[in-house]
Amino acid sequence: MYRIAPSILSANFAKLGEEVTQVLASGADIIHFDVMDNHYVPNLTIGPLVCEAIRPLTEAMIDVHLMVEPVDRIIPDFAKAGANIISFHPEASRHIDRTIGLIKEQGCKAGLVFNPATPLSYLDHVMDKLDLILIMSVNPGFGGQTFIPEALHKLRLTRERINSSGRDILLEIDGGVKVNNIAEIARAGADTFVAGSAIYGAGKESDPHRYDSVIAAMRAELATVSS
Ligand SMILES: O=C(CO)[C@@H](O)[C@H](O)COP(=O)(O)O
Repeated sequence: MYRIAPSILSANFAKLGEEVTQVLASGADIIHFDVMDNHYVPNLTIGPLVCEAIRPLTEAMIDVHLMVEPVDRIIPDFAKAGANIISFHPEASRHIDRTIGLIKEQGCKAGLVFNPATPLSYLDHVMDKLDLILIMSVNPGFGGQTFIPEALHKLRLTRERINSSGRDILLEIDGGVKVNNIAEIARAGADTFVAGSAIYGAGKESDPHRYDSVIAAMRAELATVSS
C-alpha cells in the first residue's frame, strides 16, 4: 500500500487549515509536518502549537519530522499536540535508543531519518523498535530542492533490511518527489512519499480542487508499479 504525504512546508501558511483539509479531500493519506529550528537546519518553521491547531481538522496521521537539536525535550509537546508519528535525525540525539523510547512512551510511532550522507549503520541496533525509516533525498532545510539520485540505492538497501527484519516498518522518502519520478522511487522500495512543492505548487490558488490532479497523477504512476 502506498501513502502520499504532502509536506505542509510548501503550503500557504496564511490559510493552513484549508491547505490541510484540501490535500486530504484530494486523496492524500498523511500530513507531513516539518519542524525546523534554525540550528540543526538553517531554517525556522512551525512547532507544537501549530500541530495542535490542525489536529482537530482531521483523523489522518500527522507525521512530525523533527529537524531540531537537541531533540528530546520537544517530543512530549508534539505528542500532546496530537502527533501520530515522530521522526528525528540520529545526529541530533545523544542517545538514539533513549529518544526512540521517549517517543514510544508518549504513545507515538517512532521514526529515524537519514540525511543523504548519513550511513544506514545507525539502524544496526534499533531496527526492532522503529515504525518508520525516512530517507532524505535532499539535504534538509528547504522545500523545492532537486532529488539526489543516490537516494534510490539507499532505498534499495533499506528495503532489504526492512524485509529481512520481518517487521512492518514504513519506508518514507522526502525531497524532490514529483509525478515524473515517484514510480522509480517506489520501485526502489519506498511506500510513503512526502511531496511538498509538487503538490502545494499545483494549480491555481482560487481552485478548491487544485490538488486533485497532481495526487491522482502520482497514484496513477504508483499503480504502474504495483500492477
Ligand atoms: O523536510 C523537508 C526539507 O527539509 C521536506 O519535507 C521538503 O519540504 C520537501 O519538499 P519538496 O522537495 O517536496 O518540495
